[in-house]
Amino acid sequence: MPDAPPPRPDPAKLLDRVRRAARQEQFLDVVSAEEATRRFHAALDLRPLAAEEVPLAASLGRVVARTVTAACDAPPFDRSSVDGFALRAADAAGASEAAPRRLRLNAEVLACGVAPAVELLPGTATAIATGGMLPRGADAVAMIEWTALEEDSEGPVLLLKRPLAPGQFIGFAGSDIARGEALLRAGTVVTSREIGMLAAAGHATVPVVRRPRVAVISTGDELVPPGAPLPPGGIADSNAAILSAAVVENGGEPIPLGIFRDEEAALAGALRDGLARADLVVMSGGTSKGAGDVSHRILSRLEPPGVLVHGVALKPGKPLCLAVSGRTPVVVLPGFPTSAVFTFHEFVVPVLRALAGLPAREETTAPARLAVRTPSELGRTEYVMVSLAETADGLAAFPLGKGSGSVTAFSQADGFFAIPALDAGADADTPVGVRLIGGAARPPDLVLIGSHCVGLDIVLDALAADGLRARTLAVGSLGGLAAAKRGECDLAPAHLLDPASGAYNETFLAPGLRLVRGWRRRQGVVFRPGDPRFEGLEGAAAVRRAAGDSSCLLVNRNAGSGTRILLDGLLGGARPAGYANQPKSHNAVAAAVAQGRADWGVAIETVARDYGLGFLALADEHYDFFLPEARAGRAAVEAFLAALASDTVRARLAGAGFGA
Ligand SMILES: Nc1nc2c(c(=O)[nH]1)N[C@H]1C(S)=C(S)[C@@H](COP(=O)(O)OP(=O)(O)OC[C@H]3O[C@@H](n4cnc5c(N)ncnc54)[C@H](O)[C@@H]3O)O[C@H]1N2
Ligand code: MOO
Repeated sequence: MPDAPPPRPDPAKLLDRVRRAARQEQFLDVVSAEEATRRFHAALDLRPLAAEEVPLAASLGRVVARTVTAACDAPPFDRSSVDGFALRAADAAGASEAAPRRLRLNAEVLACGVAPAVELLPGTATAIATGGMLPRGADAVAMIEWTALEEDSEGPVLLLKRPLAPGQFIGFAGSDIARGEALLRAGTVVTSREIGMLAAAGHATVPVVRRPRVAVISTGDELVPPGAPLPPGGIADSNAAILSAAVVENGGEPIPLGIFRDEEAALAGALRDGLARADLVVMSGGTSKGAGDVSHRILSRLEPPGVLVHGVALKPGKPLCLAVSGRTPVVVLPGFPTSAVFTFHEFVVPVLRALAGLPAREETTAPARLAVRTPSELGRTEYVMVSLAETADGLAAFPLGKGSGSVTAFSQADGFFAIPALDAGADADTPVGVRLIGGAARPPDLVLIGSHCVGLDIVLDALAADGLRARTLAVGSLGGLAAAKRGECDLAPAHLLDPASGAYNETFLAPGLRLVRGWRRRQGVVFRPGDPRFEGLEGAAAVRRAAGDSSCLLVNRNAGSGTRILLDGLLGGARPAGYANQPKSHNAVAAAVAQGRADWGVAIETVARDYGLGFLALADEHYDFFLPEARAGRAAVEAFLAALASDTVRARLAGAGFGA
C-alpha cells in the first residue's frame, strides 16, 4: 500500500479553473448530445475504409469488404457418400435377397483421390470408397452391406440384393457450393465457420475492410503507465488501456502513443504523429480547462473544419471536444475515467464501427424500477450507471453512485438510464429504461446488497469455485437492510450497532427477515507504526490521549456508520482536530493515516494490516446477514449458508483476522 504524502494540486490547472468559473465561460458553446453528433457526422466520411486482402488465417474477426463468390464447386466432382459399388441404377431394378442381380466387377478400386480410368458399362460395377470420384457411366452407388461377392470362371461377380434409385448415395458436384455463388456478403464478420467455407470454395485470402487505426493519447502530469510505482499524487493511466481495448472490440486497431504532459510542443508532436499514422485520434484529459490552455491551443491549429463541439450538455461527459482535421476525426475525451469511456462509446464508437464496416451496435433496453431516489444536475442529461437486481416485481435498478472519477463504474454497471436535463432527480420507484452495457448478461445466482467486507470475498470465492455467481452491491448496512425489507436481495450484509443495548444487528430485525450470524471484525485505533503518541497504549486510553492533543489529527467516519457510533461513544462529546474529515470507508481512513494526512482514526484490523499501520484494539463488531424469509429456500442461498458454515471458509476467515 502506498505511504505517499498528500498529492499536490497542479496550481496552473486550479488557477485556470478558478478563472474560468469566474468568467462563467467554461466552454465554447455547450450543445446537446444530438447536435454534437450531427455536427461531427456532417464533417466526416463514414463509409467503410478501403479493402485489403488478408490470408484466411488472419481474417478471423475481420469484416468482409465485398461479396466473395465461390472460386470452385464443392464438392468439386460427383462423389460417393458410402463405401460400396458404383453402378447403373437400371441394372439394379428388381434386385432382392431372394433374387440378387449379378454384375461383373471392374478391375478398378476408386479410393479417395483416385481419378477413374475405367468407364462403367451396363451390367458392371466398380468398387468405390466414401468420397471416391464417380466413374463415367455410373449413376448410383450400392452400400457394401447390400452386396456379396462371388467368383466365376470369368472373374469376380457382385451380387446386388436391393434395388437403387438413380442418384442414390451420390453427392453431386456443386451441390454444396456452386462455383460463382455468393458465399459471403460485405459486412459479414468472419468467424471460424466462414473461414471453413472460404477454404472449401478455393480461397486462400479474403478481402476485408482495413481496420481503422486509432491513435490513443493520454494527457496529464499525474499519469504513469499501469503497474509502475505511483509517485505522490500519481494516477495509473487506465484510460489508454480501456480505450485501446474498446477500439479492438469495435473493429479498430489501437496505436497507443503514450502519456504526455501538459506541454505544448510534446503534445502537438503527439497529435501530428497521430494524424499521420491513424484514421482517428483519441486523446483524454485536460479538456475541461478553459480557452487558452495547451490542448485548446493545439486543436485551434488543426486543418479545417477544426473544433466542432467543445462542451456537451450531458453528465458524464460535459467537457467533450469533437474536432475534425481535414477528414480525420480528433476527439478529446474528459479525463475522468467513467466520463472518458462513456463518451467514447456514445460518440466515437459509432464512427469507428462505420469506418470498420461494422453495423451499429445492438442496444437492448430493460425496464426496471429505480430502487432509491437519485439526484441529478439540472441542465445536463445525466446518465446514471446502475446494477440490476431481480425482484418479485421485475428488475430493481441500483445507482452505483461512484461518480465520473470512478474506474470501476462502467465495468460493474449492468447499464444506465437517463435523467432528463430539466429534472433535478428521479424518485425511488420511478420506472426507468436501462440501456444494457455489454449485452444482456446472465442474472447472478445470488444478490447481496449492503455493507462490504473483505471477509465476504472469502465466502464468495468458495461459491465461485462451485460455479455460483454472486453480485454484491455496496450500499452500506442501512441501505442493505432497506433492500432486504423490499425483497430486492438474497442477503443483506450489515454491522449495525444499537448504541442503547450495545448489541449488533439483532435489534434491527424486521418481520419477514431472519438474521444469519457471520463473523466478527476487530475495530481499533490505527496509527503510523513508531508514532510515540500511540505505541504501547491500550485502545481506549489512546483515544483519550489523542483527543486531548491538538497536534494529533483525526480522520473520522461518516455519520451512521458503525465505526462512527463506536468512536463517538468513546469521545464522549469531545471533538478532536480533524473530526470534520469524514470519509466513508475503512480504507479511506487507513490511506489518510498511511499518507500522513491524518495521524489516527478507527478502522478494522485487517485493513490496518493491509496498510502496514499500527493497531490498538477497541471492540469486536459483528458482521452478519439479514436474510428475507422469501429467499431462504433458494439453492444459491442454501449454498451460501453451507459455505459460510464450512470448515474451510471458517479457517480462511480466521486466517484473515475475522473471528467466529
Ligand atoms: N471547476 C470545475 N471543475 C471541473 C469541471 C467544471 O466544469 N468546473 N468539470 C468537471 C468535469 S464534468 C469533468 S468530466 C472533469 C474532466 O476534466 P478534464 O477532462 O480536464 O480532465 P483532467 O482534469 O485532466 O482529469 C480529471 C481526472 O481524471 C483523471 N485522469 C485523467 N486522465 C486519466 C487517464 N488517462 N487515466 C486515468 N485517470 C485519468 C485525472 O487524474 C483527474 O483525476 O473535470 C471536472 N472539473
Ligand atoms: O461531465 Mo463530467 O464527465 O460530469 O464528470
